[in-house]
Amino acid sequence: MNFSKFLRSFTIGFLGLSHIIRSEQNMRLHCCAAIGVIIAGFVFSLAAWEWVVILFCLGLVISAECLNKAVERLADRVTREQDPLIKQAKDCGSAAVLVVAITAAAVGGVIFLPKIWALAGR
Ligand SMILES: Nc1ncnc2c1ncn2[C@@H]1O[C@H](COP(=O)(O)OP(=O)(O)OP(=O)(O)O)[C@@H](O)[C@H]1O
Repeated sequence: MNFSKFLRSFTIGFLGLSHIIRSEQNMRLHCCAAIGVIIAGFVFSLAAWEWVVILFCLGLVISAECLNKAVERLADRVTREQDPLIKQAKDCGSAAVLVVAITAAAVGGVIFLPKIWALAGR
């Protein structure tokens, strides 16, 4: 295994992530939400399987946002002119983020709401 190549891929990935965090308000919102959810996970002492599901969802949302940004950047390189196919490509990228974000919110509701109700009912 070529370790320096592996390390280079990691570095490139982190550079991409840092670029998106700096340039995308939505990504900063997702990151803040992720930090909030992780803190809530510790507060409510989530079970191992709950952590797995929550972390998987957080990863999916952030990953979808990264891919959406990649589509936007490539589309902008193709043309800045109004183009129906570019619109569809960008809208489909946004749809991917929307679907995983709604799914993650639903999963968060299923896991956290009963715990919040239990706490409120004490
Ligand atoms: N070249 C284009 N041709 C047609 N429609 C476009 C074009 N560029 C953007 N759009 C439409 O405008 C919407 C917003 O585009 P924009 O490039 O601002 O993306 P965004 O999701 O707001 O991302 P960001 O502002 O972070 O670059 C797109 O979802 C798409 O519907």
